[in-house]
Amino acid sequence: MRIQKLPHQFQSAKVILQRIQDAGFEAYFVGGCVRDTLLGVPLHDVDIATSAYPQEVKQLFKKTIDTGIEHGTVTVMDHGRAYEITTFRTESAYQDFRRPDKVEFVRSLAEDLKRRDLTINALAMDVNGQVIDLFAGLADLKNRVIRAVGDPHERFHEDALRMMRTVRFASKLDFKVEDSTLAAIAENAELLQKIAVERIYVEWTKLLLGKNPQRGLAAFFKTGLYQYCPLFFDKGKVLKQLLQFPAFTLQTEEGAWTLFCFLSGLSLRTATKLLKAWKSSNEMLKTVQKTLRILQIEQEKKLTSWDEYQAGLDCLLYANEAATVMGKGKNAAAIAQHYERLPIKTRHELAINGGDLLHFLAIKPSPYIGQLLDQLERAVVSGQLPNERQVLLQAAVTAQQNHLE
Ligand SMILES: Nc1ccn([C@@H]2O[C@H](COP(=O)(O)OP(=O)(O)OP(=O)(O)O)[C@@H](O)[C@H]2O)c(=O)n1
Ligand SMILES: [Mg+2]
Repeated sequence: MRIQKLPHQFQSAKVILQRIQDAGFEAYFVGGCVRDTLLGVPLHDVDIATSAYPQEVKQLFKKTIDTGIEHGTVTVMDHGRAYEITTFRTESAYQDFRRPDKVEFVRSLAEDLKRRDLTINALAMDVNGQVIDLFAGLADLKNRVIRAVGDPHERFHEDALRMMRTVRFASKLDFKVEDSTLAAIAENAELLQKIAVERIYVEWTKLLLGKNPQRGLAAFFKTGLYQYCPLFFDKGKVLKQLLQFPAFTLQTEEGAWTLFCFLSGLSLRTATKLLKAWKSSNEMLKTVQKTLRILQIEQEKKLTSWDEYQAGLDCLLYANEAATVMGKGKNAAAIAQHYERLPIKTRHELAINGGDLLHFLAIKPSPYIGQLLDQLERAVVSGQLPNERQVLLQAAVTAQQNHLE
């Protein structure tokens, strides 16, 4: 099969391929970029594989960077663009089911492709758009099937993360996982424990944000793979619940995590524990805490202006994203409109600050000033007082008098 019209990302890269070929080596586009071109979805990066060894690649171009030279990857800089070029390789020494430290460079494309994870990722394309399909990846793309290349056990032993990648692609593309590939995940699931949490995290979030998360989640659940993710051993019930909802999609990692924590019935404290076990960023952690709090409050009562103010618009929208999956979503524009009506959005917008209070009340700094400011902030947000300097200072005087009595 020949692809007639290549996306623009390939145009400049073709020059690079040609240069390698002119020097007597083979060079192809490989992996995700070929898959995504065939699927007609936007590409993020264009990977090149070659029979030239890293040192040989370096000799062909003026400006190169040794990105991962021990793994065969050299970055070529050309007209301000970066191209990752990786020598054909087989991963000879496997350590502990992780990506091997050592790779063996080979001159044959076939050797390289047969060590790739999935048939849809083992396609190569030459400079003319001709697709090289040694493992029936084209048929699998057409039939919407995720299948390991060759023996799935071998592929998952080479790198156990591939099991997560398999379920992630099922979700991302809305493809079915082929039976023997699925069975091999069930059999090898515990190998996932060998994989760094950070790498699992990437696949897990991509799974949740895919086109049909329930497809990926079903495989993740059925194979028992979930049990080997951090603190997920008891999350089968949550996964089942997610599978019972009508079809859904999620747009943000924040919304996805909050949904998961909420369905798990986690408190802010236990949600924190979970996200920390997953090595989530502090920023993500804080956002999920705020968003989870909103969902919890909404279970009991209508949100007050103060609740909305404390959460901020982003978290309100993340909470709505999670609520939508659970069939309790509202109109996002209406949420934003309601939020816009708040008299102030942050403490900075309050017509007075701590310094004003100290000055006007002629008192020494103390925690009392902070409390007073909190009170005034709350009164303004909830509409009890207008956000006007004179009014707030007067209210501060009255509050201080009451405080002293
Ligand atoms: N554990 C892995 C990771 C990657 N690959 C191979 O390396 C290519 C590039 O990997 P990567 O960029 O991580 O994934 P993509 O398939 O390109 O997917 P994405 O769209 O997420 O980048 C894959 O297509 C696949 O051929 C693999 O065989 N085993
Ligand atoms: Mg990629």
